[in-house]
Amino acid sequence: MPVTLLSAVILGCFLLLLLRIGRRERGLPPGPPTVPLLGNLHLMPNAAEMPFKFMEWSRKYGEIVSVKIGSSTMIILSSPRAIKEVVDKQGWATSSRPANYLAGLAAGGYHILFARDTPQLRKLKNVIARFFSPTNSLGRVPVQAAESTQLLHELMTQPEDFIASIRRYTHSVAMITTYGQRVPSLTSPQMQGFYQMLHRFLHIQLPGVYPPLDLVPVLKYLPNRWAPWRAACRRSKSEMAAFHLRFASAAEARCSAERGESFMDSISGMDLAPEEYDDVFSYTGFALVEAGSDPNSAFVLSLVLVLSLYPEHQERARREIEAVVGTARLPELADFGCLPFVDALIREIIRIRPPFPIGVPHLATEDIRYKDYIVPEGATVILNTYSVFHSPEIFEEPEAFNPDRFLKSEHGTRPGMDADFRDNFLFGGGRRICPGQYTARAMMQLTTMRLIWAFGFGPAKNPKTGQPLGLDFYAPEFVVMPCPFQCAIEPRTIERRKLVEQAFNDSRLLLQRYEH
Ligand code: HEM
Repeated sequence: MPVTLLSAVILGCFLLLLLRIGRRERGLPPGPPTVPLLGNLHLMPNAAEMPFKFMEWSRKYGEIVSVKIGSSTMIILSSPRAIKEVVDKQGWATSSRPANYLAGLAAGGYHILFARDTPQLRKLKNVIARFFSPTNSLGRVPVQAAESTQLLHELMTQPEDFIASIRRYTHSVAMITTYGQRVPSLTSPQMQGFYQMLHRFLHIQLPGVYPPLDLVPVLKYLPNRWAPWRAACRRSKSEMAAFHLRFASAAEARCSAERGESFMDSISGMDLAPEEYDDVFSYTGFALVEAGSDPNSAFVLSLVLVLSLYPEHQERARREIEAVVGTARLPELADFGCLPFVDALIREIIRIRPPFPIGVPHLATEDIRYKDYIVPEGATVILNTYSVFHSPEIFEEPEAFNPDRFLKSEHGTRPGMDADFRDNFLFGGGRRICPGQYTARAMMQLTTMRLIWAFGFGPAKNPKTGQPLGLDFYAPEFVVMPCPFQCAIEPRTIERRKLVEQAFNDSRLLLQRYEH
């Protein structure tokens, strides 16, 4: 009898403990009601809905929200102040990434975007920060400018392929920066292969594609036939290694006089153990090409969509550019400082459709206090950029596309709402903030000026239905960008056509240096 009683007590305690899983602990910020075991897991949306769900929660529960996923905690930060206090000011405690079993399987923990904070990562980040410093980024503008002349030339000669041209352009700049080797043509099999490989790798990372292996670790041990992620990760891993091997050995083979410019040349100065070289080199090279290709393409495609949807903004930007640049030469980066409306246009595109609407998750490695709440050690921290950019408290009519807001105040916010604002939320925060932000900005500015100066963009259409589009024609991928669309692109004048032709010819010498 006492044995039965003891068993009942033990079972009761066990059940009580079990029922506590998923419950919101004391001190956590508010959030949606939880249920035992799951917490809020059953409320978690798919990747496409995530920014909207997180925005809904932030409106309901406030600038800092906690979400329980089983026993783990996610903290969603949705105000400039919360991001500043929790992530920017506590950089040492938010500089890691949450466990990501699939990224580990596909990239051995060496993919910088997903890698945890380790001494080796810090070393690598130092090299990257130096390589992409504002001064060094400016030094790469001539290559960006030369590549942009090919983009203009392609849009002139085969405008129907504008999406592929934009992708070639951003990818080629990223390839030169990383490996010193360019992508000369739209039909290059390397380009097709790269984007397919990238899509496969990033797709693995999308929430909901595979079961939550970090939350339910026992799933990791399922046999292969029930674990399709294993083959997908293996494939990505070997593809990335082969990609790197191909371009790194090409870079190696080049004569030493040419070396010293690309990232792969500068990384070799790192003090790494020989066995680490291969992995660090492979995944960093791939990650940099990926980071330089996809988000930049996302911006340029959004630009084309916006120009085609808002002819009045297109016209105003054109007039402003012509007033400064004239019609006898292409715009240069130095012109940008005199173009406040073009600057406002870029900022509004980024605000309304950021390529990373909920950033890339950080990990809290210590308890952090914010107001009356605790962000507990081990919590995943989300920089909810989309919610910040679409907050009616911060922006007047946030759903309206209105570049003028950035002409009225520095950050386009309502009066008094910009105290904690910074103009690079788009690039994340804290110690993981995007190191490519200066390179990316130069690309955005130069490309926007040149495209508007050279071309008129007609109405955008859905390629399947022929229907006109709106600003909601976006794909829910890891990097958010417009779905493929059609758009009429016409050179503005014969003179500009000739100038583009000439600029492309003049750039060839520089571009050929990167063709091997
Ligand atoms: C429009 C263009 C771009 C956007 C919107 C963008 C955005 C971001 C964001 C949101 C992050 C995560 C930051 C965080 O964890 O808080 C990130 C990380 C990163 N970005 Fe960018 N990026 C862009 C272009 C680039 C370029 C051109 C490069 C370099 C070639 C680059 C290299 C990286 C790297 C290496 C990381 C990982 C940093 C780390 O985890 O420590 N990005 N980027």
